[in-house]
Formats: sequence, C-alpha cells, structure tokens
Amino acid sequence: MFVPSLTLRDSFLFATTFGFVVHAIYKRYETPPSDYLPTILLLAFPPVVSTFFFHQNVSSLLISIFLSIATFYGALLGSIVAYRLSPAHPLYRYPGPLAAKVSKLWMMRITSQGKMHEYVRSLHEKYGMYVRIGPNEISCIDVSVMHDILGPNGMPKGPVWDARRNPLTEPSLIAIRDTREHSRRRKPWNRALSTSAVKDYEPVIAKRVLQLANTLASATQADLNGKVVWNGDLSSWFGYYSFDFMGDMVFGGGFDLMRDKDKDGIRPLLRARTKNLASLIHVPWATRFLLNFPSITGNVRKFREFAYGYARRRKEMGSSVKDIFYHLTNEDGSQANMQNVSVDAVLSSGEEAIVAAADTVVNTLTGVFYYLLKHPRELARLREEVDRVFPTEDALDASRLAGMDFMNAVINETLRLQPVIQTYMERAPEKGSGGHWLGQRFITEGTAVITPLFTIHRDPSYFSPFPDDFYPDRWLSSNDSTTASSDEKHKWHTNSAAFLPFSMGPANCPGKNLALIEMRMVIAVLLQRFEIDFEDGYDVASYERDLEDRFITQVAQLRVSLRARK
Ligand code: HEM
Repeated sequence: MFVPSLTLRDSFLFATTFGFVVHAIYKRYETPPSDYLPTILLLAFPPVVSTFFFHQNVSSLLISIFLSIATFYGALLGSIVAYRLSPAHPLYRYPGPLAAKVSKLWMMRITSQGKMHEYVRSLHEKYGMYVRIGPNEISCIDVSVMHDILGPNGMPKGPVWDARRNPLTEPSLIAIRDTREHSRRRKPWNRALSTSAVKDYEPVIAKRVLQLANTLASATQADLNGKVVWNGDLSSWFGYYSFDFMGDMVFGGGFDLMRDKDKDGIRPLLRARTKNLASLIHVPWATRFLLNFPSITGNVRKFREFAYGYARRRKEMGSSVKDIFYHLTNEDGSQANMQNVSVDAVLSSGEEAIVAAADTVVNTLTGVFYYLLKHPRELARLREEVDRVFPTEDALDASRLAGMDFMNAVINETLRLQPVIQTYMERAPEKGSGGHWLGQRFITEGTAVITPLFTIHRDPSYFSPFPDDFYPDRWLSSNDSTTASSDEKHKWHTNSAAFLPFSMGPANCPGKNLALIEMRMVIAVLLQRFEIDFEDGYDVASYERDLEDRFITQVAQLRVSLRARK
C-alpha cells in the first residue's frame, strides 16, 4: 500500500487545511455531535491522520499527537472565530459584546448565573434596539416588527426549542419547530383551553382555591401577642395549589400537595429540571449527547419519568370528566386529525401541560402578592374592589372576576414587570426559506431572533413614566394601543403592542384564559379571607435579588404573615 510521506512543514499545512475544511463542512451541514459517525470522522479522524505525518518527522509520539491536535483544532477554532467576526458573516453589522459574537458559551455562562434578563437589558441600553447576542442570534426590542417575528406571518420557533425537547421521543407542542406540524398539534390544545372548555374547569379551580384558603386559615395560630397568624412562604403554597389543580386537570387527580406538603419533592425536582435545561438552550446541538450524563441532566429525565408515569396512569384510567387530558388525547375519538398522534406525543403532552401551567401561575401569583405588599395603597384598593363586587359570598364567579378593572390592572402590571418568559421567546426563519423580513431588515436563514420581554416591558419608550415601578393605574385608561391617563400628576404612556406576556401569533399561550381565572380567584379569595403583611424580619429586597431567569422565571420565597379578617 502506498503511504505518503510529508515534511514537517507539509504536515502543518495538512492539519491546518483539514481544520478549515471541517469548519466549512460544519457550516454547510450543521452536523450535530449526536450523529456520532460524522462527528468522529470530522473531529477525530483528521488529528489521527496528521499525527501519523508528524510522527514521520518527530520521533516522540506524544509530541506528534500534541502538534497534530494543536494545529488541527487551532485552525478549526481560528477559522470559526475569524468567520464569526468577519464582514462575511450576515450579522457583522449588528453591535454586541465580542465574546457573545464569538461563542454561545458566553450566554451560557450568563444564563448559569440566573440574571440573563438583566444582562440582555443592559446590552440594549448600551447598543440599541437590535443586539447580537450570539454568533447567529440577535435580540430585538423593536415593537414595530413584533408581528414579523411572532405574528401569523412571522417565523417558526427557534433552535432553543431543540434543547427543550427529548430528542429520543416525539416533541411536545411547545418544542415543535415545523410550522405545519405545530399547527396540527396545536388544535387539541386550542380545544382543551377554549373558553367553553375552561368553563367546565371552573368548579375544579374553585374547589382547590377554597382548599388553599381553608388550609391556610386552619394553620393560623395565636402568636405571643395573642394575634392569630400564619407565617410562611406564600410561593410554596401557590406551588402546592397550582400542582394540585393541574394534577386534577391533566392526570385525573393524584397530586395532593396542599394536604401532604410535597412529600415526594415534585417542586424541587421541577426547579432543578428548569435550571438544568436553562443553560442547555444555548447548545441545543449538544442536548442529546448531554442527556447521557446523569449529573447534568438527571433531573430532566427524572421529571420526565415522573410525568410520563402519571400520564400513562391517566391514559389507562380513562376519564370521568372532560379534563385537559381528555381533549389532548382525543379521548372521545371525535377529532379525525388526531388519529395519528403517537403514544409518545400523548405522554409528552402530559409533561408539557404541567410544566407550562404550574410554574407560570405560581411565579405570577407570587409576584402579584409581592408587589401588593410593597404597595399597601394598591393592596387596599384591590381589597376594596373585591369587597364591592363580592360583598357576601366567596369570590368564585369567574365572569364577575373578569370584569374587575383594578384586579386586571394589578395582574397586567405584575406580568409587565415580571414576565414568565423574561428573555428567550425565540423564532428563526423557516428551513429552506432563505430568510425572513423584519420590516426593512432581512434576516438570513440560520439566524435566530429573541424578543426579550423583561427589556421590552421596561422600555421607557413603551411604558412611562417609571417603567421599573409598580403602577397598576397605567392600565386603567382606555384600551387604545397608545394611551395617556388624565391623571394630573402623571401622564401615562402605555403601549399595549409592547405588552406580550402571553406572546402573540400561532404559538402564543393557549392557557391564557385558564391562567387568568386561576389567578383572579386565588387573589380575590385570599384578600377576602386574610389581612396580609410581609413576615417580620423578612428581607423584602431578597425577592428581586433572588429572582432568576431560568428560561422560565423562578421566584424564591415570599415570606408573609396572614391574619383572618374580621
Ligand atoms: C401566568 C400564566 C402564564 C403565562 C404568563 C404564560 C406565558 C406563555 C408564553 C409567553 C408562551 C409562548 C412562548 C413563545 O411564544 O415562545 C406560552 C406558551 C404556552 N403555554 Fe403558557 N403561560 C401561562 C400559563 C399557561 C397555562 C395555565 C397553560 C395551560 C396548560 C399554558 C400552556 C401553554 C402551552 C401549551 C404553550 C405552548 C404553545 C405553542 O407552542 O403553541 N400556559 N405561555
């Protein structure tokens, strides 16, 4: 067999050229590392071959290996960095931090610190409406193009969703990037969360809300001064409530956290899962590979097994009522378009429903009480509204609750300041489309765009004055897209087109109605039953300090003191 022999100089040239070629192949074909054969061929084969050539010139095998690896990977990484920073890159003109332009590892590091929302906001303050936050990713806060990004003629979901799905099973709705498949799988969700379906769920919500209020009332005890109080973390109790309700609606019951206090540790498990997945969003191509490491993604797998277990049980049990699972799985067989949905897809729907619904409601409810307790005047106004609308009976009538203007203003203002998805609502041009227009700007295929709500919702050009402060009044003027209140002291500017807590377009939140009913009932009934204050000694500043952006907002404790109202 002919074995070529190369000089030392040619060996360097060989390894360097291979580095450039492999970059070109990766750029063209985007081979993920989970495709093991191409990965081995591209990343291991060239250094092995060039080691052989180096060894023809250098007697030490170790030095040959070192020279080969350093030259090949040096050329590969150098080529990647040079391209990402060069005028040839389609995002060359977009400003942003150098490290972010070079590698996604930069944003991964920021995400791991839990303050991505604040960081992205600081970037927009420095660079403007459009910021390059990754080699192939921009962040956009230009409300005039939100329709082009999220709307019906916008773009499908972006690559972060590849990281939030199990690559070994069917993706759940939220992670489907193909527009047609998404629209097919979205139909049962629309049915399950339609106004008429949600009406059927109201008695279940009311039952769980009363259980929450009664459990807290019975937990109150006389303190040293003879006052009957309950001191504790309200956010945990919202977690118990929310899980119990979603357990009823998705799995036909089975969770009883309000009764048993999360003895199985479901909430900490979900929290750990959320944290693990958050950092992975920046390296979606590595998810399948990383899922093999229990230390990195053990919680992801464990939560999935837990949710799949309940979903399987619910599927075998069948339903006695039309709950969410009934609609999602086409239990009555009435939907022809659902006949081909696999068991895997059904099970992942169960997991998705819990994840999408539980944490979102918990964090928003906790935020509402945090802001109300910080603003006792607004708390008193809301209590007055509740007492006026429900003077004698429990506040459980969803249609009257929906008509309470100040209640809605308080919820809106909380969702403005503390959106559930703070940063990563991401979209990317459809595969094969070549790109997409955002107004006058063309975004090439391969670029992803995020619309960071935390930044948009606090932008003074959309919400003023005091965009960082809690002022429910800004929502009380007319419903025009840009409004100013007649309040003499403050002229409010509220651009409702910039208010997107439930997103917009074909992938917006189908659970909005359900979430609002759940939240209004809890808020109203707790205000009817209890006087509420921060617990003595609670460090109020810790709430915002400890709040984290883990793709989904994560709130820490909210320690309060409850006293039964006379
Ligand atoms: C305060 C409560 C909630 C907020 C603020 C919220 C917010 C959101 C947002 C912003 C999205 C879209 C993300 C994007 O555009 O990329 C979304 C999607 C979704 N939400 Fe919610 N959500 C809440 C509660 C719920 C509830 C109670 C459910 C019911 C089960 C639910 C189910 C879903 C589903 C299934 C999706 C995926 C939709 C799709 O991909 O087509 N959410 N949510």
